[in-house]
Amino acid sequence: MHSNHLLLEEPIRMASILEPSKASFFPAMTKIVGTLGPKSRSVEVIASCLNAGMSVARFDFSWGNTEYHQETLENLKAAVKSTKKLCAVMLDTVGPELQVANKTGNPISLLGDGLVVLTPDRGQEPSSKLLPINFDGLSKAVKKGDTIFVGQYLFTGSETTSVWLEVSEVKGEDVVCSVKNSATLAGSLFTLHASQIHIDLPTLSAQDKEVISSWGLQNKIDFLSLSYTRHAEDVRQAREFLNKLGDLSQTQIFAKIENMEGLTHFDEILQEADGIILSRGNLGIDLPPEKVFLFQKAALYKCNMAGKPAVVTRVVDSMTDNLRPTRAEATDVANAVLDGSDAILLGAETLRGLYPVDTISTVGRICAEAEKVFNQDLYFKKTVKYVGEPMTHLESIASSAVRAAIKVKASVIICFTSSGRAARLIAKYRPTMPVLSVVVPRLKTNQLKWSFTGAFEARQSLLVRGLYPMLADPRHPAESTSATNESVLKVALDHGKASGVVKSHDRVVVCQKVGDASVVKIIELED
Ligand SMILES: Nc1ncnc2c1ncn2[C@@H]1O[C@H](COP(=O)(O)OP(=O)(O)O)[C@@H](O)[C@H]1O
Ligand SMILES: C=C(OP(=O)(O)O)C(=O)O
Ligand SMILES: [K+]
Ligand SMILES: [Mg+2]
Repeated sequence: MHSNHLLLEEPIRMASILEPSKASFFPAMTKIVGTLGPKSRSVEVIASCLNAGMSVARFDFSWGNTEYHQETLENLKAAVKSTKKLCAVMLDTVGPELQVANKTGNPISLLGDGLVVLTPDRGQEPSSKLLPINFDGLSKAVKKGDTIFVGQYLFTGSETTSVWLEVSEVKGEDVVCSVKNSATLAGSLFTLHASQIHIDLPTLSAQDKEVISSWGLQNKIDFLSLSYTRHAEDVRQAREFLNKLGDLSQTQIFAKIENMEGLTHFDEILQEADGIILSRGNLGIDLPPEKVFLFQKAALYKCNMAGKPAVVTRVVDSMTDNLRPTRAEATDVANAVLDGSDAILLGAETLRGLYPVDTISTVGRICAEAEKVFNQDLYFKKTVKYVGEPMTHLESIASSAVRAAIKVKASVIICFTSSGRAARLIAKYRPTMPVLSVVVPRLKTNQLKWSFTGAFEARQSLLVRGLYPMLADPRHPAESTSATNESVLKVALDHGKASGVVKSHDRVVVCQKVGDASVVKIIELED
């Protein structure tokens, strides 16, 4: 990666763009979250997804019951075992999502310039004249002239499989809308998005709570993707709920910003959340199109400076049905990386798309190319300046480790970590080489039983750009003595060699505690 001399913000010789890229062991440092569904739930396909670079599996509870998702998860476990690739699990909530259930699955055609009624009467059959929704308060929330989009997972409100409605009249509980574009709604579930309207439903619905305390708890989910996060309070309440479930107190909460309310309260939400999902699908129809890029750049900058992982969604919609992305999509993926994204989330593309595996590998290849030209030096200076002085000891150690690794052209940074904090701080400085985060388990007790921490921390780094976790043997206690540190380091180096990231004579930067002191060491490997 670092032998490549092309750098953005510096002149690039055009012909050098055509030089083939050197193959690197890692598909990309940017992580890929894949939503598992009908087209990606067999052991074989999931194994191929893992080999192609997916490191987090997302289970979207907007549809499908716990049995369905459990079956998928069991297949994921089998695929992890057979591929020996780690994968974290993300539960995505329904939240205050407005839905139309179309049980028969018969397509519903709406004609441009016609009228359609949205009714809270769930007893009615959906038709081209009437769409029953799961919310009683829509007639009170909207007024004449408001915009509502209805469609499937992938909708943009403008293509022929989703519609754009304008409220023409509120009649009692019903909302009469004029249809702006002709479209055929297909599938068993449609999503509604009332643009820039507050929906008075809780962010964690009763159904979400039920799913989290059964499926989530049983599977000790690594991430909760909190759909339609609108206030910091939403995150605090979700945290309180997870804490009450004991085993989920370590689950990280990723706030999904998908409407104006979430955008307006972004700063407070970022403070409370462990990470952010830039849900460009919904947000992209709430925002005027000309404003989407600015939200992305501003939000990613804030996440980067806070050292919290950020995930960008909806990048290669067209790959749901096609083997190649459009030029605009391909450029967009690279720009998400250059703007600072930690991960790319694939939704419909892997869930119900025809090419889940190809989508992952294509996105991975684009990310890897963008990472190579990412101007780390500029980014590093910007981050150091933002953090200011005095830095905390840990942050100063972390940034120094990155600086040293670049100066000596180290092939990898090895970071010992217990809470995962040190490894995340190193990743914050966006090193150009992978960071092997060696999570050393700690013994803990809840006064009933003893257990080791570390598994959550290791899997959660699968969503951070550049971090590759390795869980050390719990027989090496976290209370580090030089002897145990040395033996863990040897295991880490062997791991690095086996996976091809480190070779003989490479330089490696190590970040660890020796006694009470935090140290950054540079070591040169022998044969
Ligand atoms: N088990 C360990 N052995 C050696 N060094 C460690 C260990 N755990 C953490 N460190 C080092 O201690 C510092 C703090 O790391 P951090 O991940 O925040 O862990 P902690 O939970 O112990 O605060 C970092 O420099 C890290 O590399
Ligand atoms: C990922 C998104 O949301 P979901 O897929 O949960 O509707 C989005 O809106 O971009
Ligand atoms: K969802
Ligand atoms: Mg969404």
